[in-house]
Amino acid sequence: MDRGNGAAMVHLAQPSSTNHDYTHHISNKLHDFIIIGGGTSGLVLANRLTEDPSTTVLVIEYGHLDNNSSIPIPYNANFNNNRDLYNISSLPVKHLNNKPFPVAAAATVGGGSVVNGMFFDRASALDYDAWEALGNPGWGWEGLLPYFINLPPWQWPALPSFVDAFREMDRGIEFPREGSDGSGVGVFWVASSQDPATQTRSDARTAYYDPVRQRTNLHLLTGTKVETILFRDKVAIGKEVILAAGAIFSPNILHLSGIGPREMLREAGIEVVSDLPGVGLNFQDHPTAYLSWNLTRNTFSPTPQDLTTNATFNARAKEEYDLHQTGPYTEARGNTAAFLPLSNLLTPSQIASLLNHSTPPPPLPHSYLHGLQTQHTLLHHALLTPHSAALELPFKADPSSFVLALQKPFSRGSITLNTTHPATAPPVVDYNTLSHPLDAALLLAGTAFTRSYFSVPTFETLGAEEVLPGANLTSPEDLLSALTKNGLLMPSFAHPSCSNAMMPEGMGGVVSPSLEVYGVRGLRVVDASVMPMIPATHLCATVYAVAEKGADLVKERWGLR
Ligand SMILES: Cc1cc2nc3c(=O)[nH]c(=O)nc-3n(C[C@H](O)[C@H](O)[C@H](O)COP(=O)(O)OP(=O)(O)OC[C@H]3O[C@@H](n4cnc5c(N)ncnc54)[C@H](O)[C@@H]3O)c2cc1C
Repeated sequence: MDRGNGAAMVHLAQPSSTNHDYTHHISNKLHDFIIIGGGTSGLVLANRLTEDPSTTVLVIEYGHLDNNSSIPIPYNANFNNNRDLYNISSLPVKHLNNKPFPVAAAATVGGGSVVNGMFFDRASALDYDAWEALGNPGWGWEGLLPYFINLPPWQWPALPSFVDAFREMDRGIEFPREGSDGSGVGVFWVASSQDPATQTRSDARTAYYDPVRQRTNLHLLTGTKVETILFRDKVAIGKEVILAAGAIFSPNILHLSGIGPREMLREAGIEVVSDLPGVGLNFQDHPTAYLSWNLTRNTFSPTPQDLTTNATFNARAKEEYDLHQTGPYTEARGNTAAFLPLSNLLTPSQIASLLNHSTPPPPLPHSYLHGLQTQHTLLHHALLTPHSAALELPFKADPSSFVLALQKPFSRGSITLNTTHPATAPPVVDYNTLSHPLDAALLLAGTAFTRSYFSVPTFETLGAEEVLPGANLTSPEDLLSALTKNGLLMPSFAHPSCSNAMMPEGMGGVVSPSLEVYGVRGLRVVDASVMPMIPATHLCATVYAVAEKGADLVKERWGLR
């Protein structure tokens, strides 16, 4: 087959099972748009594009429609729903004790929005403005704001004390009423992706697919894996292919289709359609430390721990939820967080000396190095202002698992091919966590801050005692070693992103501001992979916004209603 520039079509693997609801509708039909991946962004696009009855859309999704009754219950978001996740691991992470880690990638209709922890927030305006500064007009806060959506929460009795403890720190911490207005820093309530009328999970399937599944111009093929996108001059089988397979698999599908770094594609025996070194580079996530404190004089009841340790309380809570849709079962992984700028953690001189690190450039393609250096300059700028979060501490009145997530990582990972078995082996996921020394320094600053937090008068009264990493550990070396050796430091907060960066091609970018892939025609990427820099927030709301804006770009291009 001629694989030069031209219109795009896809090559399918055998369906992964017989559950492909709509196969009979699509035989012998041509579709205007083929969307690869019926996950979070894929279903937004499918909904929006089929608003115009004259256009036809086929969504091809590897996973299935999961109708299990446990999914809508917010409390169940506290447990991993493995049946709807890919079962793949990363490469061993050199700076995390050389261990491999599980990769968080959804495999179901609705994608990550069906399996996620339901935190539903936004980063600060400054984080999105950095996307625009990387050569993407219209992708700053003002350009994205019209595409964000929001929903409301429930609280544990101890929670106000956890908030008050931040007030006692005297570090200039902000307490905005609303964190979603572009401020994005401080201690605030976070919305959940939850329907307030039924207190059930709201996801891309319930919000974007179920209400419009009867549209005759929308077809969903489930249980089917797209292997490659084929390119052929002047074969107009459709207007466009839109890749929405997420940050792990979108770069993998591009590689398998001949779009990526020439050397790697040749080594894998794949014909090069477009030599695009940036595909799969720039991979990011939020590295996360899991700390633990015990409250020896806790006076509050009930606590979130009662749900797992007290069967009677759990049964009552479940009954309350079933009867009235109220109580603890309405809460997913929590609805409060501290998103802290570096100025809340360190003095100006400490910040200056921390950021004074210079490291030799990593061995990366020249064009991408230029993009990476520009990103590092923007990260420095963000860390010097009080308007962008360096660390997130989500909390839910349970100090036994206290999370510290790095929001401004300098390290970059990659998604590459297994060049020996490119078609059958999963993508090679290299988190490369802590490869830049600033990341470890920032996490250690966060650990020191957390220790100060649990020493304020409120926590003294409650008898707070450090369990992990352990109060006896004081030097940065001992702390870092304990965090990595004891498995308390994870490379991912389930936020894989940025592996097909929207940046100019000369900076190592993969897609243009219109989300079109450089070097070919008829192909866009619209999912978490196009973010150029990971924002300081959980990603789902941002993915919805990217997909909504992406849908508008496609509609504008083709004059759709
Ligand atoms: C366990 C977990 C917890 C999370 N918690 C939160 C949270 O609390 N709050 C928050 O805001 N964000 C959270 N996130 C992140 C957020 O949900 C994701 O960033 C977002 O859903 C990603 O959307 P996407 O469209 O890029 O990819 P996805 O929603 O993952 O969609 C990609 C889809 O493509 C399909 N696909 C892949 N390859 C192929 C192929 N070859 N052929 C056909 N189909 C294919 C996949 O099966 C998948 O359904 C979490 C994510 C996970 C996994």
